[in-house]
Amino acid sequence: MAKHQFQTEVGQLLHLMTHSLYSNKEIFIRELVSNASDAIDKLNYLRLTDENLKDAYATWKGEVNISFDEADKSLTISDNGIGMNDEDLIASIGTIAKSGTKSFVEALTGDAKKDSNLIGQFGVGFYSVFMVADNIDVISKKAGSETAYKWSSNGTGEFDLVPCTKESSGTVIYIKLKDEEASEFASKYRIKNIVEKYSNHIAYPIFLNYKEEVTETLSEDDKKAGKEAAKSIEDKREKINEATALWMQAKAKLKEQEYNDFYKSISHDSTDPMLSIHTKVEGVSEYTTLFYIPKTAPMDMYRADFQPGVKLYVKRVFITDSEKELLPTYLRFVRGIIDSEDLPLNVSREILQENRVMANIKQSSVKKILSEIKKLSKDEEKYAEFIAQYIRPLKEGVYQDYTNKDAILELLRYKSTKTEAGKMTSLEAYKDRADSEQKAIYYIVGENEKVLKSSPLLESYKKNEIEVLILDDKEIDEIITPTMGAFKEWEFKDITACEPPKVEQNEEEKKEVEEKFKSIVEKIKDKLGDAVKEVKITTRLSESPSCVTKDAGDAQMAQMMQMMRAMGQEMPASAPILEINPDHEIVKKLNGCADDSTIEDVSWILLDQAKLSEGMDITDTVAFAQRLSRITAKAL
Ligand SMILES: Nc1ncnc2c1ncn2[C@@H]1O[C@H](COP(=O)(O)OP(=O)(O)OP(=O)(O)O)[C@@H](O)[C@H]1O
Repeated sequence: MAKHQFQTEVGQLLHLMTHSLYSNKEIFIRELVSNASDAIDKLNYLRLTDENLKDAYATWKGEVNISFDEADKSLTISDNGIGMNDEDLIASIGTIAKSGTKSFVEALTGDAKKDSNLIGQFGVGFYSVFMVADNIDVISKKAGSETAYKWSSNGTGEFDLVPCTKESSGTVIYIKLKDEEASEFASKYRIKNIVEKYSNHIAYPIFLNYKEEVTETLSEDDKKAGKEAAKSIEDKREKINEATALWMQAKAKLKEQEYNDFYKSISHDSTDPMLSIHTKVEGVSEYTTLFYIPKTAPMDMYRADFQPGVKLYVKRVFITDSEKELLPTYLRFVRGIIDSEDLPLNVSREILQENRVMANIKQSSVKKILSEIKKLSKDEEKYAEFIAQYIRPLKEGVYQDYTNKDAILELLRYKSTKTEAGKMTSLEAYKDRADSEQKAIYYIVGENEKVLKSSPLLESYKKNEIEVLILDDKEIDEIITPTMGAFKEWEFKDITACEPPKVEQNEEEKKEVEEKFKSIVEKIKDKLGDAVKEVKITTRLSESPSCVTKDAGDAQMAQMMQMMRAMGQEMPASAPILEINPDHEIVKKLNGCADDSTIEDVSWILLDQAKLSEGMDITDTVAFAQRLSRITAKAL
């Protein structure tokens, strides 16, 4: 016996599988059938492309077999797919944990029901069988190799791996059920019911094999003669799934339930999808796509090693499910399939990326998906659910996908100074509400909606009844907004970096005020030194004494710095422009103040309080408090 130790995370995972995740045990059948189907997909592809396998598998047809034995308390799931050799067994279900295993363990919430939904999403499906099993034997032979191997484990610290014999290639998974699970899962009706629920549209037939007691049918004469009907045990074999590629069926024939069930079978998600998009294209290029948008964003959506959700087929032959470029990355939450009639079967990753047919499918698919999302946006309630899950990736699309930028901008939704709490506006609706004179879309970016809404920078906009978008997802908005350009010719303007609206002051008046405050402006700049880039008199404030802004160059710099921070680099904040309100009591009095230490304290307070009210950090909170105390003492 060759004993192997499970890698730590796998051990941890198995412990969880056997002790915590028991609310939705039936999914182990879905996971094993899905693995079997993947293995058949792989062999189907190889026999069509690999010269060494072509002849041997010329008449081969993929199938999955399930059998159960009540007396033995066991269930067996087998496939005639690609199979695994000893190295594959160790790598896939053994000592080496895949990247998904660790993230799965980290993502667990402790809520068994939610957690069991995560199983498939992290590529740890196989281990779910330990929720119901005392012991598992995986007997597998890889296509093209001579030796078969038997992997056995009871789901504790180790597994055995030994060579064995097996006639044909493929995998047999023998599951010795726990006593308390045997009556549930070693059952014809239960298995049929689970397969129908999760695996009905797996493209290969799934047969259920079982033994049944049959009673002989007696003729009338035999009955009269008092003959007793003989009983015998017969072997039965029944196909228990549809075994069709659902996406090839006519749209008109398919029901919502069938679309939903298929989604569940390919996504490992047990909730119905938010949207299904089925498209058949004929003509110069021929292909079928079936896309889904999940109700809840996939767990790995923000991980660099996210699993792509779209599988590529060529004429019903599975090609790949690990190609991240089938759709642009901002649409990585989309699940589904692309089936092309025109691509060659042996299409490699490199060819795929440069292939004109694929580029055309990708382009049209993106347009289709975006237009279906637009249709969804007509239903405000449903669209709010979509936005709650996917606004961030959509925003990424604005800078990733220049061709579709306008279509994506139409789909975005923002909080604003004119929307009710909890509601958002489209850019179109913003434009419709605006004054006919207004030709720009104003926005402010920060981390906190409440702080942004009370920013002094909004004062002049409120006064002029100009709506300002409140962008409170700073991490992404600060990067995206400078690339947005314009929406239907209305330029986007950051209110911290643009001129305030409608200045009701002529040049002469402006000069006069500037002259009057010239010396105090210089003194403040002198006191604040490098903490500010510039100090100036402003017309944008009515209630607050001061605010901080940046110029257009700084705004671009801020975007770059935010990107660097997002990549984990420490970045210093750049010095802001301090704008002071000449109509405010503090500024007026400061202008006539002769006491140097008071000027210094007030200068810092003007800067720090402006920063605080705009949601920024101040570097020296102790000094701020001390200055405040000194000024308060003087005022009393
Ligand atoms: N019946 C099988 N035939 C061949 N290989 C298999 C079979 N079952 C499992 N494997 C191998 O074991 C690996 C691990 O399976 P597991 O179900 O844990 O995750 P996965 O299938 O990779 O991910 P997911 O469950 O998200 O599809 C598979 O990727 C595959 O390489």
